Amino acid sequence: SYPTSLHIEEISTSIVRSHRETTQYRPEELQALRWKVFSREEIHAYQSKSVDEMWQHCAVRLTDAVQYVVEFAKRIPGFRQLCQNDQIALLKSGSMEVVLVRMSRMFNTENNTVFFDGKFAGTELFKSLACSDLIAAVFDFAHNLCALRLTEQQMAVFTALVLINADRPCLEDRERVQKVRRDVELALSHILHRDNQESLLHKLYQRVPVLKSLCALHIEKLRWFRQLYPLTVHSLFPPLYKELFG
Ligand SMILES: COc1ccc2c(n1)CCN(C(C)=O)[C@H]2C(=O)Nc1ccc(OCc2ccccc2OC)cc1
Repeated sequence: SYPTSLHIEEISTSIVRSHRETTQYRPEELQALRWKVFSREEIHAYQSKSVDEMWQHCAVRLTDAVQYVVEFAKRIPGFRQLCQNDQIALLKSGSMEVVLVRMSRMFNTENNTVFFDGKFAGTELFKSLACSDLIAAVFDFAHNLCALRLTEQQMAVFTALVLINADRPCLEDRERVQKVRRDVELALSHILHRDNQESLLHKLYQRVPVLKSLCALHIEKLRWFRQLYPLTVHSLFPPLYKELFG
């Protein structure tokens, strides 16, 4: 049955509510924080960490963000009705993508800093990770998306669309995922039409391949790191991080 416009309104409202309930920092809180940057001494302390210490530190922080994305996914209409295998497959391939999209809300384009450990950090703070290409790509992506100035509602429905993707690997019931995705696509068109910003749709879809390559780079770097420090990953990385990205 073709979804009625009332049904699409309900889907949009439900996704926006889920987003609001699962973002740990509200936009106004971030506004207050955005000029809280690290001192030279603090930056030097991070740069003096060993590679494995800094990787573990970042994995723990990112897992904080990922947990909220898992909660968001569970509240997307139709997600819970998918089989367990498909819910996990969508989260394995999509949760870091959503963290990176959401990261653009915690990015300050004026001084090119991102929220990290309570303050805003520039790329130089992450030097000891020994993967400056990944960090540069993360910052570039966040900068470009931040420049689109998405509203919370547009962000909410776009991140739902990033997660509900029937082309992901290892899905058992693609048809079912496609049905859920169709409603989310209609919700995004509805919201952009209502905001008189249909031009954003094309720009958002253009960012999806970059997002995929960014996540592939993250997995590649994690593999490189795990070869060097297997015990750190095995015993000190958060289980959720290992389960989703390992
Ligand atoms: C929803 O959006 C957000 C955005 C940011 C944060 C949060 N939520 C809440 C949790 N959080 C805290 C507690 O600091 C923030 C965070 O994790 N920041 C952060 C972590 C790592 C970074 O670069 C390293 C890196 C990047 C990509 C892949 C692997 C990486 O390293 C191995 C940069 C920033």
